[in-house]
Amino acid sequence: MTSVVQVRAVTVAFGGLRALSGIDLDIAQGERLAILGPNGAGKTTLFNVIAGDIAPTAGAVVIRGQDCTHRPSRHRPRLGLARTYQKARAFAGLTVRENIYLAIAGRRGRHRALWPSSVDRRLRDEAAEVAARVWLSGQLDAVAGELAHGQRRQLELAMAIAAQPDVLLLDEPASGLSRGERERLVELLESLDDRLTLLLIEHDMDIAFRIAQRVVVMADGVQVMAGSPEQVRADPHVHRIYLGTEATA
Ligand SMILES: Nc1ncnc2c1ncn2[C@@H]1O[C@H](COP(=O)(O)OP(=O)(O)OP(=O)(O)O)[C@@H](O)[C@H]1O
Repeated sequence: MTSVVQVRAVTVAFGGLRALSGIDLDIAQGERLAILGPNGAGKTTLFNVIAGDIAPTAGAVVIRGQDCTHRPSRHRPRLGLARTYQKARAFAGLTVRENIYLAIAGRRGRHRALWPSSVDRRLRDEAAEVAARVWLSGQLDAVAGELAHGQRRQLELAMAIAAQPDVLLLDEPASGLSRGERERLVELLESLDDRLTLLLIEHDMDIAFRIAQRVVVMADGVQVMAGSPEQVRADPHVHRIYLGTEATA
């Protein structure tokens, strides 16, 4: 098995607080991995370390065989990695179309100039195609800052997809979405290329269990268990620390 992402004994301390303590994780190409855990478990911190948004206090992150532990996030697109954040980060003053253009232009860290002349037919078609995949065809000329919450999350996803990553990290993509939007999100995630490696933090267990092949459960900065969705669903320890009554619902 070739690991696309290797996390080795990663520890992150914020002052006296250990957000992560010696996390090890191997993620295979094309794997769909969900990370579950209660608030404060360290899930986003783990994403931040993998995405280069923070450097770990100890340990290493290797992406496609390259040690990226102390490489900042701007190097990640070159390695084919894209992520979304819990709070959407699209440019509020730009339209949906323009935000998608920027994501396309920044693909693999190659920041092409975005002068009007460079916005050719191909780019326009591609932006429209990406918008259609996240059901934003009707909002291409809407200003991002004026989109409804669910649509802003869809735009965030569109921008990540437009980057054509090999490894995609999604931080709670379903948060704040309506039931219908959640269904569409699952459809979208299921439609992604098999070769894409997907890491998902998700509080909606139904979505996590439907999308993931493997689930890692974290609590207090450590991995509590890992297994198939069925194994995790059936684990009494996981019920106690996280799933609570929801598991039996
Ligand atoms: N920049 C920071 N400075 C100080 N403490 C932080 C920082 N980022 C996270 N923490 C703390 O680290 C711990 C883990 O936080 P993290 O956001 O990774 O958890 P999480 O599992 O993603 O939680 P949630 O589900 O609420 O998003 C928490 O106690 C949090 O308060």
